[in-house]
Amino acid sequence: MAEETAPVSRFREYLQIKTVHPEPDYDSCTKFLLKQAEEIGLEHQIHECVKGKPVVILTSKGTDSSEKSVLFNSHTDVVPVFEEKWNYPPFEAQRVKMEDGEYRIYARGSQDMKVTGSMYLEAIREIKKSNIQHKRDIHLIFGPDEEIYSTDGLDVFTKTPEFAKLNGGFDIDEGAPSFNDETWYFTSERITCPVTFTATGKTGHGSQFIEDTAAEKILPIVNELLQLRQTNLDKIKHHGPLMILHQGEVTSANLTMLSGGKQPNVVPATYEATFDFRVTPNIDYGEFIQYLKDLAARNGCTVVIKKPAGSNPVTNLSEAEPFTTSFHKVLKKHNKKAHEIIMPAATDARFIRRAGIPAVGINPLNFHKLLAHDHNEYIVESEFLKGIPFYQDMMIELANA
Ligand code: MET
Ligand SMILES: [Zn+2]
Ligand SMILES: [Zn+2]
Repeated sequence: MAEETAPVSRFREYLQIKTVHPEPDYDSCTKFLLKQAEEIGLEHQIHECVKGKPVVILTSKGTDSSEKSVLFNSHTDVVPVFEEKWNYPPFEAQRVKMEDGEYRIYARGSQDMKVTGSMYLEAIREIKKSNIQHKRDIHLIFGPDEEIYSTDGLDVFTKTPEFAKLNGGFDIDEGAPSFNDETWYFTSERITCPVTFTATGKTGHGSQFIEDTAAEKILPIVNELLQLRQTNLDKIKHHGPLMILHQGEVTSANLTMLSGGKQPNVVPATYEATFDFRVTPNIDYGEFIQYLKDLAARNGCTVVIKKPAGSNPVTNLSEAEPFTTSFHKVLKKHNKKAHEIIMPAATDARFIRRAGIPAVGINPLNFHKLLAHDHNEYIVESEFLKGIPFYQDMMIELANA
């Protein structure tokens, strides 16, 4: 059994903190981060735009703090587990030796996205230990509630004077591990769009042919949107196993909640259908919302767009110099086969882009099955360890750009 190194122990400690919804333990998480800051020699600030929802910022001061800073953003919360489906307890972060000699760390949040926060912390630790100077300030941002729309997290924090004071010029943000030797980076993402349709109709005895029922109004909507889902899926299907890289090019639709009746012999007075849409930046968001409103009206239903988004800015890397050159230099140094694609899910980078700062999502882990939000989420230890010098170079190059 190979010795567990200190970076792995600290990563496991972070994973063992139960920052899991619906009641994430942010207090223990903040304590952990402040302990790291103290050991490493970083300045810290905590901003609670909403009580109990801390945004923790750890800073390595540059030699010229008047220059635009660089941000390394990650979220501290994780999604719930179906514990009985796990082979290893999800919050023990066990280190398991595999047959091929590799070690895996099994835990909720190991991929999404405590591995990234840990690589940031280990990278900056190395930088400080070696006393490497850098020009711009480096801010590590640890935000809450990303998995529940960031309403009390980065959404509100990025609109505060405290965020503006960070004077960010470029942001490195959440990405996804790749399943092969390629590395994906994201300059745009689909916009998350939860929508609830409500149908109201006549109720009565379950034995009767009642007219104008809620079910008859909701079903045409559900059917049309499931057809839209199929149409969009058909557009990218020809990519076969590489389809996952092209998902962001089309809008996805999933019926995630459907509720109605109270008992079998009573015709329901209402039906509610909730869809999780992820609207591609390739179409006009406003037009899509109008389509949904028209669809509801046409079928005599009401519709609520739960998180109206307004805008979905795309980062144009050709306008983000000198950072872009530095970013690509690091990819090259680490022999990354880099591909730019549209992030199919949502990340906190959207709020940073809306604040006018170029943001790129990336994850240097290769050869991983994507297990975010899945059972038995794990990362391969050697890939985590390789990621530390990657971020070390990213921090230094961007901070000296
Ligand atoms: C729905 S807000 C974003 C939460 C998560 N990152 C997702 O894409 O589902
Ligand atoms: Zn995430
Ligand atoms: Zn997630």
